[in-house]
Amino acid sequence: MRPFDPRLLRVVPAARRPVAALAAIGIATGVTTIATAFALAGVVVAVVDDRPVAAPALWLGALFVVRAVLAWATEVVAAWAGVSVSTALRTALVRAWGSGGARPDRTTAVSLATAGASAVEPYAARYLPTLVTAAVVPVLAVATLAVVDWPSALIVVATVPLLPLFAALIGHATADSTQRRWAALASLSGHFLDVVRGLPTLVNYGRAGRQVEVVREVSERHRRATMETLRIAFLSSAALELLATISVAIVAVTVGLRLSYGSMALGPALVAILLAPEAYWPIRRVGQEFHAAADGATALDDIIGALDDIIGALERAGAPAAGADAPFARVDLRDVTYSYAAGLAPVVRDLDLVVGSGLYVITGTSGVGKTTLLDLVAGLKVPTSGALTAPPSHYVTQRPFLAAGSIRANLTLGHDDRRVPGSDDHLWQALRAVGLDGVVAGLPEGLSTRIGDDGFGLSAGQRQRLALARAWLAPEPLLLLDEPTAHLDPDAAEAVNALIVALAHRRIVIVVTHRPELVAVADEHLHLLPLPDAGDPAPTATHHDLVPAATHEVTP
Ligand SMILES: Nc1ncnc2c1ncn2[C@@H]1O[C@H](COP(=O)(O)OP(=O)(O)OP(=O)(O)O)[C@@H](O)[C@H]1O
Repeated sequence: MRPFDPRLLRVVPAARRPVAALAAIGIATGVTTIATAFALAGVVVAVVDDRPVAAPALWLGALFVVRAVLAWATEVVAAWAGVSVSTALRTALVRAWGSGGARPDRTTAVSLATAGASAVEPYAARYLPTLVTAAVVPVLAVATLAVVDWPSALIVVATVPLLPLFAALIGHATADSTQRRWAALASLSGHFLDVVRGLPTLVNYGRAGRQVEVVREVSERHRRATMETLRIAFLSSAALELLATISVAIVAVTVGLRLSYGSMALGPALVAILLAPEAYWPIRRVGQEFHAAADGATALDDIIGALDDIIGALERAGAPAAGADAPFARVDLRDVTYSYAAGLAPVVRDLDLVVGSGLYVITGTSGVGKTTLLDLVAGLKVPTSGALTAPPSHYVTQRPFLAAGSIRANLTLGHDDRRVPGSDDHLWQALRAVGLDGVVAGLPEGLSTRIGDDGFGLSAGQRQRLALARAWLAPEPLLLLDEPTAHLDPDAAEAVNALIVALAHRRIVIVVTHRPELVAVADEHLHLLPLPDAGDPAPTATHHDLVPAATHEVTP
């Protein structure tokens, strides 16, 4: 764990402005702190010498006000930094994963994009400001001390490096325990996600109780790792506190002795005593905040590592970096092979495919690899070998994702407001296109009616149609639909088929279906055949006389 990772500013440009603002406020705080020491010493000296105190007191008051304003600004900017850095990281991760880069396994992806990105918030909001203050205030304090009273400056220079040295040693010891804690949290969140998703099935089979034990066991591991980190954190704060107190005491004693021997004036003596702690406390606070932000630092390291790999790979491949619009207007697969894991037989092997426009229908027996092929085109899976290019796509899976929230929010989910007109008229038009307008109009709050997680409150067919309405609204040039009419009655299926044909006039639509009606109107039809087992001869695609000319039969 490094105190500050400069890759943050490179990979997340949104972090630059808040970090620069924090640095500016840190410098202003340092200058004000030193001026306050002089003003306070001026007031005391004026009182002792029986001179008018109004002027130095006025300065002191003004400086306190400036310090209060700076403290307020630090809080505001720090909160802004926290939110913008974690939001930017989350967005960058999702964009990078969506633009075809290597993706970690699901558990790691979930913990990086949720708890990981959130853990970076205290790192940016609390730790970074103290780090900036620690880089500025001690330097200014020592430089001023060197002018006002060089022996005190010498003591501070000799003792201050002990603080970062001790902090680094303790940080090194904490690194392992923080890693353990982070790993426990990642496995807890991954397991929790799986349990929540599978809860209906677990309850049906009477296995839900067992999961309580497993969650308790993983939570216990996380608790033990947290306590271990906290123990080190408390001990190390106490050690740094003691060291700083002893160092300040040495300065105070030497200043006191010289004052009593009359070899030093009261003014510089007071300034030296007031400034000496300023050289230590910012570094002490870095130590304290570092423990609070250690999770964030570890998560940041993982997130930046993941982003760095993806952005590097995309740049090497000459593909556009995350967020940029892809230049290719067709789907192009060359020699694509995909296996779910090393050692497993490929589900797709040496597949060549070009889809340039219109409606492209994929059929094949269950388990032949149709969904896997759509996942590959969507960029959700990365080919084990071969080359694949595809424009940005909107993918309606067999179980479309619906979030807890209003129908309106679900229709515009993930859409950039600038690209998708969000007016209600447009949304009603989409609902009408999928035949869901009557159902939504009959709901108590229309478009504002809230549905539960996973579309709770809607039937399977209504969920499917809501997802299709979202696809109708989506601006992406490629639409991927996996069994879009699976849960629909014949009338609704007919309406959706007509909609799919209409959609294919203005973008590329690839549909996996079993419905012959859709196959009949397809511009192209790909029928996937099962891959031969090792040793069996490959099926020869000699069924052309049995199927229409536009149909291709291939082994995936
Ligand atoms: N996560 C996975 N790990 C290992 N094998 C998998 C995984 N997911 C799917 N498979 C296997 O890959 C093959 C293709 O699955 P896929 O879901 O692509 O088939 P499909 O043609 O879409 O089937 P269906 O029509 O039933 O939806 C199947 O044999 C399946 O068992």
